[in-house]
Amino acid sequence: MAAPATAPGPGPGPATATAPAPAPAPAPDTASPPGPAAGTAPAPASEQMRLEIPGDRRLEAGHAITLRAMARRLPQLIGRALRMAWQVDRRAVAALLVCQVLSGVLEALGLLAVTGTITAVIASGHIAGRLREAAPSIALLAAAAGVRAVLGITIGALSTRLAPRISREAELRLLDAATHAELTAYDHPGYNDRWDAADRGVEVSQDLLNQSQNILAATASLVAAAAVLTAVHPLLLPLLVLAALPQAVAGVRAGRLNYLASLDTMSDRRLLGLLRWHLVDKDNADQIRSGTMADFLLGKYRAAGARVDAATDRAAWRAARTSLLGSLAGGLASGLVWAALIALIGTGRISVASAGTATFALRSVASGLHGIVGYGAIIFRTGMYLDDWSDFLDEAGGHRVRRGAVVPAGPAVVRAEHLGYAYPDADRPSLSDVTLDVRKGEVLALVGENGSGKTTLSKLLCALYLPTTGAVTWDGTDTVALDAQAAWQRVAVVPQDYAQWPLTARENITLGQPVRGPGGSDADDAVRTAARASGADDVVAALRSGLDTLLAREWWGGQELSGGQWQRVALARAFHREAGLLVLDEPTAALDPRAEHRIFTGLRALAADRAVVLVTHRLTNVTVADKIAVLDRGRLVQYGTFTELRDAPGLFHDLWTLQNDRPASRP
Ligand SMILES: Nc1ncnc2c1ncn2[C@@H]1O[C@H](COP(=O)(O)OP(=O)(O)OP(=O)(O)O)[C@@H](O)[C@H]1O
Repeated sequence: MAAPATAPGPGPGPATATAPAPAPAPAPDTASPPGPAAGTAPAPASEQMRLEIPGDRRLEAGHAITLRAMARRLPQLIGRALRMAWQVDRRAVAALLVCQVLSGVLEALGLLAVTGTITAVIASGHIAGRLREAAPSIALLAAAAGVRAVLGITIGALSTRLAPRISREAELRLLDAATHAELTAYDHPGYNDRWDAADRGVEVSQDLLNQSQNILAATASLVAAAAVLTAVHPLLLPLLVLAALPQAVAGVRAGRLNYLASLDTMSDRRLLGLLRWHLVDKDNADQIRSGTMADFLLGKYRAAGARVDAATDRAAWRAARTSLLGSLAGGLASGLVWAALIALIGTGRISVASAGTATFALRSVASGLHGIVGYGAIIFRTGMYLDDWSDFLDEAGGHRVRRGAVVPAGPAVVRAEHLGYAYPDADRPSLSDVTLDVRKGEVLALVGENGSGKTTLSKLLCALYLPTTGAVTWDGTDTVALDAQAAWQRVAVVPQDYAQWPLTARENITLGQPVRGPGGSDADDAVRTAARASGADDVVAALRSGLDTLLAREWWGGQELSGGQWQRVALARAFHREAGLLVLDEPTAALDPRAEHRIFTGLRALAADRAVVLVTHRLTNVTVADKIAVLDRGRLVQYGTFTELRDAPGLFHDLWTLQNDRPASRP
């Protein structure tokens, strides 16, 4: 799920509303797990890049990669792969399994045919007669090999069909979980990181089936060859298993070393992803140039890259040493097996023909064992990514929007009663004991210094957040009891950072939900009316295809708007919505004086059939408000009309005085 370089990241954005979502870190290969890990790298003292997932358990899991743990986990992972595949295409999975079993049976038959062939070929008599005798076995060998090849191709085709579907299904489940979680989920520590990790789980989900497939194939071939080997002589199989063990242990150890190294470098790899994002993001491009920051950021990138390379090199070297030792021990052990085989022939316990069969079977068993261990280590790591994916589904499931079933009308009275709100894990509440209301036909202005809680309060009033203490009611009904989707259909919000959707101008205003125009007229009439109220009509008129113009220059040649033009479109979007509650958070920050004047002179008319909440620092604009609520560090310190507050001593008066205290212009 890679994001376009200039678009926000695909997952939930970072905790603050103003920062851009980071791009996904570089896509992992199957040997390198994603995301940061708690405790894997010491957090820089300055906190400037504290990239860790609270409660991350992957380091522990990395240390737990042992042969036994793998043996326990493999069946679960194969089962999971088959279940995921089963959900997307049952018939393909059934066919895949049948092909796999058939392939194993044919391998066994082929091996048995070797005995018949060798027996016939080394028997005494004329060569033609010996060949005639060997013909059925040779035919069986050839047929088994041919059919296995066809089965192999079928298995490949079925896997190719299933893999992308599995990954699509995994992705859809992730998106469904993320988009149906409460907004507050994003504020939980680690939620966004876990989304990143889960996203990479989706990327590898399509590998799971192939990897299971390889293990099943190796297992089928091993079982077939082991059965044949045991039939030749019961001593051979245990000997071979013993011989394969050193290499198996070394393989798992090497895998663990690589995995732990990739955990160690997670923090730096995440940093690389973030830096890459900031280096190429269009929104930062001018500031990188004007601030001559490129070398500084590239220096950071190089340093982090060098740390990753050094850690990876160290691990690769240690893993190579472990594998070398394993191979040496494995070589010695194989020598023992071959010695045993020769001894069995020498003592007449097995025939030469059986020894021939055993030779083939030994190779099959050995490669089967190596296949299981090798692919096992890979699928084990894939399983860890998938755990991240399913953990996120569980976590987001825990935040799933589960409110009441009351379907509200556009509210006539929105009321906060002793309202309190604390962000998850925050040291202190952002709002405490706030009581106020706003009614249809009224404009309520929220005023206060930065961080005083205005935006948070507006999100509670429109039921995006639920209170932690007290209540917000719509016409007397607690927002907790409202059907969330139905409630949100009744609100229109222009946030400080409004979305610039890469859609047409019309879709940017209707949000894909056209409504009838005034007097039941055409849907475009409603769009034009909203555009007129916000000043977006001038913007649309200048676009080459009017409402049909795509508003994204970098996409398929669309057109780009200026900041203020985008804000007009965002306002039109809110005015177009048939909402009972309109929330405007700094709605004119990017507008020129003429456009701003138009909004505020039109606001009263807009408020006629809506309750309007206006958040602003420009105190001249709050003269349009019927009531002003002044917040200070989350508390409601003043509540009244403009003239009351302006003339009374207090925070509003102080802010008003400061805003009007500008040095006189030079004569
Ligand atoms: N997502 C969040 N997670 C944790 N704390 C948050 C979050 N958003 C805001 N806060 C905190 O809540 C408090 C109120 O923030 P809020 O954005 O509501 O203030 P504001 O009055 O709208 O500020 P401004 O005028 O700067 O827009 C601040 O102390 C802020 O640090």
